[in-house]
Amino acid sequence: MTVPLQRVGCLELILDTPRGRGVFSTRKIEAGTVVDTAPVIILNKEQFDNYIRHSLLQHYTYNWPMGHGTTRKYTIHQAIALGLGSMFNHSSWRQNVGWKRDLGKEVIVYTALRDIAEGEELLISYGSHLTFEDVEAARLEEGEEDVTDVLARIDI
Ligand SMILES: C[S@@+](CC[C@H](N)C(=O)[O-])C[C@H]1O[C@@H](n2cnc3c(N)ncnc32)[C@H](O)[C@@H]1O
Repeated sequence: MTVPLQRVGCLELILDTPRGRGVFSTRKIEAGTVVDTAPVIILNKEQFDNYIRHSLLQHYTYNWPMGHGTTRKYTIHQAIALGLGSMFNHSSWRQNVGWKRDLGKEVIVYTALRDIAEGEELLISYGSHLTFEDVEAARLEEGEEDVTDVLARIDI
């Protein structure tokens, strides 16, 4: 099996952002563009529970469902995304990149959810169970407008 490694050539890593290192674009990326394809290392439960969860690497794991033969049952394992897959930061409200697991090919494919401007950070959603203090939450406390509030007002 061959796995095409689609990615754009206009990404750079900035080291000193409020979220730590982050991935930024040096030019406009159109909505729907595959920005990166990251191979993963799938960990078994023993490896994760005994080693990885006690290390820095626990902050770099994705849930990875593993099927049981031909049944519809599966167990959630953890997987580490290689390359840029481990460098995308989280945003609860401003994510501009979606990600999808390809379980058969053991890769995660990252796609622009909307047009991304030159100089903009590429942000994904980690979901709602964060293991760190979200910089966006801190900014909201400082009075920045919550865009979910704006959306609620528009609905009314
Ligand atoms: C998968 S890594 C992303 C790359 C990371 N910034 C780095 O320098 O290695 C996840 C870590 O990035 C940081 N991070 C990502 N999104 C963040 C956010 N919205 N607010 C604060 N820290 C964030 C947290 O330290 C988190 O554990």
